[in-house]
Amino acid sequence: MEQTEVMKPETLDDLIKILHKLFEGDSINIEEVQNIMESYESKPHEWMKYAKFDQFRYTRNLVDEGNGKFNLMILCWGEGHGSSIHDHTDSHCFMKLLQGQLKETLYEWPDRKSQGEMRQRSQRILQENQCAYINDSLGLHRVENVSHTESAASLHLYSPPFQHCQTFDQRTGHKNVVKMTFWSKYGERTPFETTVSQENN
Ligand SMILES: N[C@@H](CS(=O)O)C(=O)O
Ligand SMILES: [Fe+2]
Repeated sequence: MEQTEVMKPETLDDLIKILHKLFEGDSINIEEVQNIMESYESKPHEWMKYAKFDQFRYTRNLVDEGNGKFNLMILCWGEGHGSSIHDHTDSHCFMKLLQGQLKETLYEWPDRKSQGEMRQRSQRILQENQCAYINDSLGLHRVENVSHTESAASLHLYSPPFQHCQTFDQRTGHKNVVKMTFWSKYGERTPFETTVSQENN
């Protein structure tokens, strides 16, 4: 507890340095990471250079590759943008609200036998500076910016990093593997890919 207090990050760079330390070893303390991400008070001028929005869907903007241990990225959600129901490829997923609010809906993994509507487990609104956590053993989720007037931005940490996930059809539970791409890396727009890939957003 004491430690969390001492390590309160004053800036985003500070937070990144602390995260590098926390992920140095082989094991991580989920609560500690969550607390530290939550204790960073979002200051838009510190992350604005990464926050690149698209008109049509949420964007994923890489901030730091965490020495190969994690990927840290800022997701930018325009009004009404949302993700499909998805898993997190056996990784830890931390998600901190930098601006606005996001609705997170948790779903149960579909039964191999059942073909129907996916079962919703819970729903909550994540507030500015709050940090949520999910992994595959806790279930699946969908994230949405339901606001018609405000955009939202969230800071996501995935460990280990991953490039694919599974998305699920809410009506049938049928799944698809999709590739996840970056809209920008280190503040620079990623060149367009020549192959069109199916994405999560
Ligand atoms: N896990 C999603 C974002 S979210 O909806 O949690 C992604 O990395 O694109
Ligand atoms: Fe997610």
